[in-house]
Amino acid sequence: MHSLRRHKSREILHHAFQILEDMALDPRLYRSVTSSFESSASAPSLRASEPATWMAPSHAADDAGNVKVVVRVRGFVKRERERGAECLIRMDPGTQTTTLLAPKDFDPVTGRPATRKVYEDKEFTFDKSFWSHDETDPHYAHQEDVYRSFGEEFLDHNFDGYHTCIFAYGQTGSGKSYTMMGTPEQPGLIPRTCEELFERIQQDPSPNTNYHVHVSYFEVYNEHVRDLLVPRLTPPMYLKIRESQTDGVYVQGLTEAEVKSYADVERLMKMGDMTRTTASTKMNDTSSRSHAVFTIQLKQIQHSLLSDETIERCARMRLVDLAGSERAKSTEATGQRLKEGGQINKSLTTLGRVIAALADPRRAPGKGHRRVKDVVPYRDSVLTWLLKDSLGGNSKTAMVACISPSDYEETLSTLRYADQAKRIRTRASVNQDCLSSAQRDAQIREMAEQIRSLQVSVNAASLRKREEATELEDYQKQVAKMQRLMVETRQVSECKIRALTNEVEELRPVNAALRGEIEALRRHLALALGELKNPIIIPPPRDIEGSEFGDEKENIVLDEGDITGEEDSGYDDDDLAKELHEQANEFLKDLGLFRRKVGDDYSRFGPRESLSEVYAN
Ligand SMILES: Nc1ncnc2c1ncn2[C@@H]1O[C@H](COP(=O)(O)OP(=O)(O)OP(=O)(O)O)[C@@H](O)[C@H]1O
Repeated sequence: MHSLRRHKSREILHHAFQILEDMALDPRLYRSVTSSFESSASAPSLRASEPATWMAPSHAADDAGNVKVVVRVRGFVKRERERGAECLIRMDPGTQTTTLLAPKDFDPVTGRPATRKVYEDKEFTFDKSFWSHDETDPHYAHQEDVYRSFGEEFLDHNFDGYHTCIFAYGQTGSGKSYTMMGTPEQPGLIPRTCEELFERIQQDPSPNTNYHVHVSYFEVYNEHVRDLLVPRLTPPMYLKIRESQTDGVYVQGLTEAEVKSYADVERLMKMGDMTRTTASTKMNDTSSRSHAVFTIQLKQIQHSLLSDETIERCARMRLVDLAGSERAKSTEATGQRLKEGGQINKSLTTLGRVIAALADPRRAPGKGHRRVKDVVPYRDSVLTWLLKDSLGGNSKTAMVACISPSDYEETLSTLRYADQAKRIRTRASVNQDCLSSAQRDAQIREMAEQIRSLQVSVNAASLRKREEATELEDYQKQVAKMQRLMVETRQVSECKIRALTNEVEELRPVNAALRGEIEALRRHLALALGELKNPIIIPPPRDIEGSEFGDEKENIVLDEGDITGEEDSGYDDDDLAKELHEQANEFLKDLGLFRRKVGDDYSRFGPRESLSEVYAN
């Protein structure tokens, strides 16, 4: 279906070109359109080798040019009027020169110079010098004049498909925000550009062109990027900067709001301005403490029924209101303001180094020098990294140097900065894609496929995440359970230790008593054994039969010799016998008692230790 249509279109085109050739029209036109057509029909190149003529830009497609530098001086503010400041700026509308005059800094009392420094007049030439100092002057440059002078031209570039960047540079309180954003009564470059953008879109008679406009607004505050189109959060949410081959440097997760009318843009600008970090300093009541970057993305899609091709042009406009360079001495800043000032100056110094590196004449090709390969320090600050493309790449860029009328040193520094920026060359090219319907369909199919596979991997990742979360939960539960068990076990062990300690304490006196008893028994036994080993020999009574101790008769060992002695001992026999008899009776009584004691002990302790063991002990 597509190829049939393409074939027919090709026939019609060739026929049309034949007529054009016959009419002796520019042959480049023919080449351009055929090559565009052929390339779209064959190779899947997204960038047209040459732009289609009906969308051709008014300039060459790859346009190298210098950064445009304009300077604008503002009128006196209240603070300057009050101190009777003198204007040190002179501008010549004919030559576009700006002259910085040496201050007549005489002490009114002594009539001598107030400072020892020697100042001299300095002259600079820029693309444009805007005299906005004295409103009564016929050359006074109003907001409208500034816009018409180069803002309008830059919008033309955007419609032609070029990226552009306009940034305002200058000391604090010199009029940057006034020039870029302005006031509701005196709108600046940003609102005027947006308003005219939508006017042009609405006035475009071509029914084949679709326009898509997106805006973003962010600030770089203390080297952090903050989205100005989302409400302020505490703690603030900072965005990351990324760099890719296809998109260059970009801010990840930045709001890119689609806008259909100027009213939409106005609403977003207001929101962003309210969110932007400003503070009152001695030099400016509403001093911007951050660099603000307002970006407009313009996409034009044109479809040709004749060739069945779609041409897309994407242009990006960067409108940057830099924070002002400042001297801590002039602003009398302390604390947070001083820290901000330090960060502002640091990033502006890096911007200066980037400009110096880019402006180095040795970088320019074809000058007989070897091209300088020095690395431009874009990455040394967030601001320069983000403006990398705008400063030295694919962009048409303009710098508005804003100056105060009565500050010699700060103004000289700004003018020198601007003078150096004039030498930067950028190489802008038209950002245009030319696609046939088939290529567009293939691209859509490819993207759909990519989305599907991304969806699958996102699903898998979220499933994995869920599983990991469940596993982690289980693991945490197990750990908690184990900890509980360990605590319980420790508590049980402590209980046991306490109970055993008590028991030991209770048993200690019993143990001591038992030891005493054992000792006593040991002594009893030793005594008994001694008695048994060395029995006491008792002479037999005369009539042992009739003894009342008849029972013990067998147990007593009597020595016959001892009891039958014939010798006269000097005692009366009867008396001796009586005495012995009494002694024997006493002994037998003792022995009976001892026997009973041994019997008692035996029944009480049993045969626990053999006699040899007792001896051993
Ligand atoms: N061209 C001008 N005409 C009239 N008033 C101006 C002009 N330029 C600046 N002003 C006034 O000067 C004051 C300071 O200007 P502005 O806030 O734009 O300075 P700034 O350079 O953005 O300062 P900062 O870097 O501190 O943010 C403001 O009151 C502003 O209205």
